[in-house]
Amino acid sequence: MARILIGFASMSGNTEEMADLIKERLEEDHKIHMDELEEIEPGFLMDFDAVILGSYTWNDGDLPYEVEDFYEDLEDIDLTGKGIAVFGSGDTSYPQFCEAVHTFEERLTAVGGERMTGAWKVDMHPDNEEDIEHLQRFTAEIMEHLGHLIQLK
Ligand SMILES: Cc1cc2nc3c(=O)[nH]c(=O)nc-3n(C[C@H](O)[C@H](O)[C@H](O)COP(=O)(O)O)c2cc1C
Repeated sequence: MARILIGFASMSGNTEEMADLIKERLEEDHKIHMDELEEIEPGFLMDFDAVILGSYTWNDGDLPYEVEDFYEDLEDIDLTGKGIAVFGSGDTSYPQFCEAVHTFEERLTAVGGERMTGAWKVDMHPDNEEDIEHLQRFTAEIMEHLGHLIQLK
């Protein structure tokens, strides 16, 4: 059993719904702590085997302003040996679709986190078959990665 942190930023509930779906799939086998990113101190990430962060995108590809401090402070932590994965909701009518998700992924890998799977991005709300198939792949690859991580311990 791995300890997993799921942190998210969600204004109108779409990214939170994605976080709930991820939690549902992982909590049978793993110990999950889930909270909003603005409630989390980046140093807290060090207490987990894996970190899964989600965010919506704002203002032409920007991070939501309420997670800017969290993002800045992430630079000072070391995630070496920990698995990371990212997800988020956006809107395909914007040129920078789900850019905040990539911004987080870059920062998490820059501080040593190991990518467990590709980003799960959704146009608005996770409601079609393709979204759910992607969720299945996302969580299956995370579980496979965590299996290896635990064997290495
Ligand atoms: C002012 C504004 C700017 C936005 N900018 C972007 C953007 O640059 N890229 C994108 O993919 N989505 C953008 N969106 C869409 C939101 O990310 C989208 O509505 C998302 O589903 C919100 O997620 P939430 O329900 O978790 O808050 C923008 C929305 C608003 C209202």
